[in-house]
Amino acid sequence: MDRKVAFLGPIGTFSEEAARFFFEDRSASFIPFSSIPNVLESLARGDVEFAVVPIENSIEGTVNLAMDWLVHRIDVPIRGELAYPISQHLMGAQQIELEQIEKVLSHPQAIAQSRLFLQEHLPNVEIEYTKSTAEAVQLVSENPDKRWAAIGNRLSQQIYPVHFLRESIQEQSNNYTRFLLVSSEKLEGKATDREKTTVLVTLPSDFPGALHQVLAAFAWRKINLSRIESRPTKTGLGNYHFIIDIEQKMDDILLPGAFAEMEALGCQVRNLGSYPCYVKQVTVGS
Ligand SMILES: O=C(O)C(=O)C[C@]1(C(=O)O)C=C[C@@H](O)C=C1
Repeated sequence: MDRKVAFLGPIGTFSEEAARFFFEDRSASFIPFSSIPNVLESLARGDVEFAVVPIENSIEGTVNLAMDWLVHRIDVPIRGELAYPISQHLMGAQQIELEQIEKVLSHPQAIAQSRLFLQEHLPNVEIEYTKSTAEAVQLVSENPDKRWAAIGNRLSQQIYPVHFLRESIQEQSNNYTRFLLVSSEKLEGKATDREKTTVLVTLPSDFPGALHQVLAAFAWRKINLSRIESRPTKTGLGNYHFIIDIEQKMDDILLPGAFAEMEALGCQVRNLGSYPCYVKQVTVGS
C-alpha cells in the first residue's frame, strides 16, 4: 500500500518538491494541507504515515512554527533531513512590466528571501503574505485582471497558468532550505554518508555557567555540534530550552554518556531523532 506523505499545499510548493525527493525511488501519495500545524497534526492523528516540513532557511533562519510544533505539540521522531536549493521567481498572470505591479503575494519566507530585489525594483508595492508560495501563485493565476505578482518556484509555474516576470530573485544564489521528514516509521534504504541527532535540552533553572556545562558534555567527548538554538519554553518570559543538532547518529556510548552527564546536572534531555541527511544538488533551470 502507498505510504501517505503530508506537505504544506496547495500542490506546487517547495515542501511538495522536498517530499517527493524523500520518496523519489518508491511509491507514495502526497497529500497537501493548508498549514504546517495541519501537516503535523495529520501525522500525529495517524491520517498519514509521513510529514515533511521546512525547518530552516539559509537567508531567513528558523521556521519557528515548524520547530515549535515539533517540540511542543507532537511527539513523533525526525527521520530525515534534506537541504534543498531554493530559487524564487516572480510570476504574473499576464506578461506585465514591473512598474505596473501593484501587489506582490507570497509566503513570508519567500518574501524575506527576495527582500533586496523587492527593495530595488518594487520598493512601494503592497505585500500580501500567503500560507505558501504555491497559494500565492494560484491566487495570482485566478485573478488575471489584477496587477498582482507572486513569488514562487518553477514547479508552480508549470501547474498554474502564470508567466515568469523575473527569474532567480532570491537574495543569494546559494539559497537553501532544510526540510525534515517526520514519522513513527523509518525511511529505509536511501543512501547517505551523513547522519545527525537532534536533542532538546531544558536547563533545571538559570544558574551561572549552565549552558557552558551542557556544551562541555559534548566538547570533551569531541562530539561536533552544527547548531544550537534557544526557543522559549512557553512557560514564562525568560524561560528557554535549547535545540541542539549533533553531527553524528545515536550510538551506544558517546551520546548516551553526554545525555547522562546533562541529566546529572538536572537538565531534561529529549531525543527528537537520529536521522540521515541528504542534499539536493542544484540543477540548471530550477
Ligand atoms: O511556501 C512554500 O512553498 C513552502 O514550502 C514553505 C517554505 C518555508 O516555509 O520556508 C519552504 C521553502 C522556501 O523557503 C519558502 C517557503
